[in-house]
This record gives sequence, C-alpha cells and structure tokens, in this order.
Amino acid sequence: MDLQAEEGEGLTTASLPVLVATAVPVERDAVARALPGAGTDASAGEIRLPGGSLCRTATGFDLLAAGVGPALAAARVAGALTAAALAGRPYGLVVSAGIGGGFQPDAPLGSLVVADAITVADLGAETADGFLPVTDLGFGTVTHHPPESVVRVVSEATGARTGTILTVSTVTGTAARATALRTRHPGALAEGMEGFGVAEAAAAHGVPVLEIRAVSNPVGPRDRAAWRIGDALAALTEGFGKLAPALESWKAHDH
Ligand SMILES: O=C(O)c1cccc(C(=O)CC[C@H]2O[C@@H](n3cnc4c(=O)[nH]cnc43)[C@H](O)[C@@H]2O)c1
Repeated sequence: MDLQAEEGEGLTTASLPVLVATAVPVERDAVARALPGAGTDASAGEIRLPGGSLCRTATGFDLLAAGVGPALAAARVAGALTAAALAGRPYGLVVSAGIGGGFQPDAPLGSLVVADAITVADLGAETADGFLPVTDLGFGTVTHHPPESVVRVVSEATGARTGTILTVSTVTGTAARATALRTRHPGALAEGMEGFGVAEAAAAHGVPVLEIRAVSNPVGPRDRAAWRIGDALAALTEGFGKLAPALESWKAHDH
C-alpha cells in the first residue's frame, strides 16, 4: 500500500497507529501496563491475525507478541503490517521492544537502550579470514536506521542510551564472542534476537522502525544467576510510560 496515497485520502501521520512487537507475552504485558486503556476501552481489544493476535489499546498502540528470533518476528510483523494495510489502517511506526543483553559497562542491567542502528550480527559467511557480512556476498542489507528524530525524542524522554542494537540468532555465551562482536561493532550497546527481523518487515512496507531494549543480562559468559528479568521488565514499563507521549509529539511535529 502507498502510504502517501493513503495519507492523501484523509489519514495523517499523527493519526496513524503504532505497532509494538515484543518477542513474548510477558514483554507485551510490560508494555501494556504503561499504556492507558489497554484492554479497558471499547476501542481496545483483541484482533485475530494468522499465527497470533494483536492487543489493541485505546490510545493508538497495537501490541503483538511476535515470537522469539528474527525469522518468526519478521513473519508475524509482516502479517500484521499487511493486515493493517488491507484494512485501510496502516501503521506509522513499528517498535521492536523487549529485554536484551547489554554490553558492559556501557549498558548496565536495568538500563534502556534505543537503537540508532539495528544490525544483524551473524548473517553472512564464515571464511578462513573471518566473518563476511551478507552484504559482502552481494545480498541484502545488514543494518536498518531508525529516523534520527524519533531516536532523539525517545532517548530524551526515557533517558535511554543510544547505540547499535545487534540482532543475533544465537545468544552470546562467552567472553570471546562478546569481544568479537564489540570489535566488529564498536557502537554496539545491546543485543537481542528480533530487531532486525522486525526492521526487515517494516522496511518492506515502507514504515519507519524503532528498537528499544531493557537490559536483563550482561552480554558475555552464560550466567543465569546474573539475569535481572524482573528489573528489565519494570524498566520497559517505565520507559514506555515516557515513550508513548513522546511518540505522540514526534508524530505530530517531527515526522
Ligand atoms: O540460556 C541462556 O543463556 C540465555 C541467555 C540470555 C537470554 C536467553 C533467552 O532465551 C532469552 C531470549 C529472548 O530475550 C531476548 N534476550 C535477552 N537477553 C538476551 C541476550 O543476551 N542476547 C540475545 N537476546 C536476548 C531475546 O530478544 C529473546 O527474545 C537465554
């Protein structure tokens, strides 16, 4: 669907809804707790989609627990974007949100990171001389950039640190892998498993994307005792309480 044509037919960017894609329901619910009217208003409710359902809030946010990993996240978000476009209610922004690993000491546990670059870290080829990103093989893309204006507005409102968020299909579990990722991506602050998939789906629909992660664990040696999932979910809720009004102002003025 041509977003410009739709806007010309009465939809404005300020009125376009926002799709928030988390991996799992507990992250979606952490976001919902910050949004007034989630599930409590006539305009709110559950929208059935192939492979899942959307939680529609009364304030223009649709929440989707899209699944773990880049492929499932891309498939489910693409489905939601297509359904919305066909219904004549296209999204103005897609937000990939959830918990994630933070590179230490720059992204402490419980802090928020907003991506100025969403980069897939392990899509490519391993060679005797090292890793080659898929772009070096002549295919596709490895990074999506959220609009600078939305990154600025959200980081100012929430206090989130700004940097690259890596998407990995395998959670980092050793110091050596964490160092290798940081060497290849010096601007990386966090890693998750869905952002690049969500961004690919958004890009295919010509919709801007944002990624925000609350740090639940350090990127590095596997240590389940070090996870702070509750603290990260609380940070996600607090962050969305500030992010939601900031996005309204971004949609109205900066976009
Ligand atoms: O078993 C492990 O060692 C382990 C370590 C960290 C996370 C997991 C998960 O299964 C969670 C995957 C889920 O949460 C996001 N997430 C959270 N922390 C990280 C991370 O350090 N690296 C990548 N992804 C992380 C991720 O987006 C998934 O949705 C298991």
